[in-house]
Amino acid sequence: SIAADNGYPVQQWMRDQALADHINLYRCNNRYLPDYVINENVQATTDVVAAVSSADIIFVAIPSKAFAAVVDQAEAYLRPDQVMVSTAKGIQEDGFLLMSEILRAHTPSQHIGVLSGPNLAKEIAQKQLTATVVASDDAYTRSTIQQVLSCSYFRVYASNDLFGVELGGALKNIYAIAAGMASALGVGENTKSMLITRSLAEMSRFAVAMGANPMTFLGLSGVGDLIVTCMSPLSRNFRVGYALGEGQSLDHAVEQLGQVAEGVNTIRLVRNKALEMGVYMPLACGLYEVLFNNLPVSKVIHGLMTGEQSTDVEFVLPR
Ligand SMILES: NC(=O)C1=CN([C@@H]2O[C@H](COP(=O)(O)OP(=O)(O)OC[C@H]3O[C@@H](n4cnc5c(N)ncnc54)[C@H](OP(=O)(O)O)[C@@H]3O)[C@@H](O)[C@H]2O)C=CC1
Ligand SMILES: O=C(CO)COP(=O)(O)O
Repeated sequence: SIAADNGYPVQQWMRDQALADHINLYRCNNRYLPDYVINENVQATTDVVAAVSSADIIFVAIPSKAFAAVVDQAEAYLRPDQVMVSTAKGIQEDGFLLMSEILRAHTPSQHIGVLSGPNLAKEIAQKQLTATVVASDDAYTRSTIQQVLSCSYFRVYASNDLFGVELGGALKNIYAIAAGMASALGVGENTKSMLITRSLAEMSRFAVAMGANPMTFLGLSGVGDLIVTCMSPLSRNFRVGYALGEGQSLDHAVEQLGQVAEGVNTIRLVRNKALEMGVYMPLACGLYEVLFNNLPVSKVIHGLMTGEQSTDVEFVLPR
């Protein structure tokens, strides 16, 4: 809709013919964002060939679980000169791959990037002032996306650290679940602040172990997205955490949500990777125990608060 508002013709591919018809007829996505008008320049379609073959830019906005399968449907109709940008914030289990790595492996595109930042969909639809990051090692991709998406309410910053930006977007979902849980438990503001800050420390430690640049986490796609997702009930990950904090089971919380909460899968993958690499991640590992092994939250909190004394910023004073 932002590109369409900026005057570009947009094809939006989806698999549901009834929803595509509804969007084209009523200019409204009644399943996901029923209260917002979709620009006339957006044409919904279920025809993947029509959607991608004449496109100059393709945004892939599919949950990470289905990302590769959907990209594979389009692969035969893609060209090397097309810009391909992922907006998904997750990790593929097979190979621990980020979405840009799937785009690199499954498409001929020479212009791959990601779009990530504190970008709650509903607030963007409301045209709340919002900033995002386009990350790519390719200058053409960065400037093209800045030009196509920038407008009076949406500001697009550039980064050449694709890996760091993408990793930040995936990792913060873990901590949003923890923050939702903390909120349901009625914790104080000191506690919320401690949780967000120590989450950033843990994310940065993981990033360093993965060969990413932790400085990128100081930007919108790191601390920016961490803050919004850990503070807002509009975040689906936060909502899953909140439901867990109220005592609901994980299955019930996910079913009730009816949309994707990438963090549930990301916790599992990151916890296993952390164990494999020997990275100290007490929050992610504690949360894993609560979600998948029914460990009481109170036990995890006690362990976190009474564990071995540590340092604040590990880049200043190593652990
Ligand atoms: N929503 C947000 O605020 C933001 C989301 N993101 C990221 O974007 C990604 C997608 O999230 P979001 O759109 O919110 O998720 P939702 O759960 O709201 O919607 C998922 C969309 O993907 C489609 N989809 C799922 N599986 C398939 C499949 N196998 N084939 C075709 N289409 C499929 C769904 O279609 P159908 O209705 O037919 O099932 C639906 O349109 C996630 O990685 C998320 O982290 C990033 C920034 C903000
Ligand atoms: O990534 C998001 C905001 O930047 C959306 O978060 P959720 O997937 O938790 O809704």
